Amino acid sequence: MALAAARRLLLHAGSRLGRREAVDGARRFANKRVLVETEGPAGVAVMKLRNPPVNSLSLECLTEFTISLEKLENDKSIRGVILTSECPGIFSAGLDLLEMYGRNPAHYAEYWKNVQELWLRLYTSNMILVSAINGASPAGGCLLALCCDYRVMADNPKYTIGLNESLLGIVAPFWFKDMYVNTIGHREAERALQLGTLFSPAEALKVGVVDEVVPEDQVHSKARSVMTKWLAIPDHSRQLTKNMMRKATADSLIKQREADIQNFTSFISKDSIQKSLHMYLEKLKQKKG
Ligand SMILES: CCCCCCCCC/C=C/C(=O)SCCNC(=O)CCNC(=O)[C@H](O)C(C)(C)COP(=O)(O)OP(=O)(O)OC[C@H]1O[C@@H](n2cnc3c(N)ncnc32)[C@H](O)[C@@H]1OP(=O)(O)O
Repeated sequence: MALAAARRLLLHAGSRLGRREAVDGARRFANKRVLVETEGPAGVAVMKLRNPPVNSLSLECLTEFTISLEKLENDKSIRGVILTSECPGIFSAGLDLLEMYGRNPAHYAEYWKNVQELWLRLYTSNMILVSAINGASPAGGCLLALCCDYRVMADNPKYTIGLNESLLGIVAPFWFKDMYVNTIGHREAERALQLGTLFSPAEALKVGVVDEVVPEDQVHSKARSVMTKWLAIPDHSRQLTKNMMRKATADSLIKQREADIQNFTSFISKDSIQKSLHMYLEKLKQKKG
């Protein structure tokens, strides 16, 4: 709850607690883990995740992300956002495993509430969201990309994307699943979710997880040109259409947010699930050694 208060403070104090600078006419504001710059076509912001080493979505990172998005939504001059990463080779490693391991139920509940909030805000944003996927994008990283209206991915076979939760011994929640189904269809989602498939860029393009794959050095310029195309559509008709397409999926979580928090908390608190997460974290460590 202290975090909610901090969030309100940050949002309203905005430029006092975050930094706001003017650089060559471009505006920027930054929290510690999210940098937002307005540059390029008028009305477009570039939002860069910078939570090294892997842009995991820790509670602090989620909060800063949500606040930054809220600020942009409230800025009527901003019509589109390009979402990308400042961490080399990583778009986002997804939800922070250390927020879901070895903590208490109150912490899990608070964390999940913030995950829900970011998702709802991203998925139902009135702004045009284009992701410039410049690195690995497993699980929650893929979720961020799926929330966007268009996904451009760097053509580097080392970068993979997908909802790989089942590989961790956990289960993607129904709203992750719904968005996957909306994006790639039921059959592909059913298979990819069970297998926890992490797609290479070429596979992701084939199956429809991403919309375009381009050479790595062109990801940003392509995202900008896609944005220009989308900006040519009148906002009101595009927004109403987006809302029509996404409302049912968002509503199904909105209707049962509390129950979803309870489900998450009791699931993640189970000894067997904690054991799975422990093993997965160990595997990540061993990979290094
Ligand atoms: C009923 C309802 C049910 C609900 C049930 C529950 C639903 C939960 C839904 C979950 C959604 C998720 O997103 S779960 C998260 C899924 N994410 C993943 O599987 C990604 C795991 N990470 C990776 O594959 C890799 O790290 C990858 C991102 C490709 C980067 O590889 P690199 O070689 O560059 O870097 P690494 O050496 O592996 O990692 C650097 C350090 O970052 C840490 N790290 C990596 N990913 C991390 C992460 N997600 N969270 C925390 N820490 C992470 C590593 O442990 C290392 O820590 P040190 O050793 O200390 O330096």
